[in-house]
Amino acid sequence: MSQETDNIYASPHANLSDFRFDDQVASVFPDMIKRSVPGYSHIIGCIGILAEQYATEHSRIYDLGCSLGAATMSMRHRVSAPGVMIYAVDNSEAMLKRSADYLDTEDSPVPVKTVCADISELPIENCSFAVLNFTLQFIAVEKRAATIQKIYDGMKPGGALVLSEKLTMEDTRLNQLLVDHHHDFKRANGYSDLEISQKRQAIERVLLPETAQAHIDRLTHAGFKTVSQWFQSFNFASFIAIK
Ligand SMILES: Nc1ncnc2c1ncn2[C@@H]1O[C@H](C[S@+](CC[C@H]([NH3+])C(=O)[O-])CC(=O)[O-])[C@@H](O)[C@H]1O
Ligand SMILES: O=C(O)C(=O)Cc1ccccc1
Repeated sequence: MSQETDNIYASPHANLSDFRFDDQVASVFPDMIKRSVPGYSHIIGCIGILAEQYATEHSRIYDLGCSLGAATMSMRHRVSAPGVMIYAVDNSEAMLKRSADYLDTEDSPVPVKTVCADISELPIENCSFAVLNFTLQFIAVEKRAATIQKIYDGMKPGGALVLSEKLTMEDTRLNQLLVDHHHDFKRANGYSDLEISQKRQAIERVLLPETAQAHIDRLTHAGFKTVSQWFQSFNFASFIAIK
């Protein structure tokens, strides 16, 4: 299992290509995400607690953009409703291949089906709880409304979606402040200025952050009755939307 340190951007890259979830990223992903996303471990723990509350018997949970399955494992430890199946979905074969190292070692009565698919094309049905933990931000902005609508349409009444995203702030001064704090957070976690700057360049055409309001409006427009931001650390936030 991967205990590897992320040093992908530690030395200068002559031709910096766009960030991709390839085998190199998959091999260091647990380290990368913990050192890069403030509040990540807290959110993962809370997703387990929320799944326990919202999962209903003989329904499906969807972990959309599951990477190595951290949210799936947190949910598996807590869900107790009978007949629940977790669909762990990602379009990176490298991620899914490595997720098996984690998921196959788990001793849990909650079955998991891993699916290699683009979540903007995946049918969603009989869903009581869905997770988009830092995934929607990688989907083209014009495809986001249809993706959220599909989740809403496939969700049972009373079901819930957790959406976590990197945000951009409307106020440019506040935005810069939070971006600077995020970079300080990465520096405090051992990333150099070169690593921070090369990673920033590699993700800028791939990870497209929106404002909190844009997410709230999209969730509300899809039909979710209750929409609330429940977490924020610097420019990283999480929302819950209940049908
Ligand atoms: N269209 C798509 N379809 C399916 N998967 C996609 C798509 N686009 C990107 N991905 C996948 O979304 C994941 C995003 S990481 C999620 C962390 C995880 N949720 C976690 O709780 O540890 C977040 C980050 O790295 O910041 C990657 O595994 C991509 O392959
Ligand atoms: O690393 C960053 O600066 C981020 O914004 C978060 C992130 C984490 C993992 C993959 C891509 C982006």
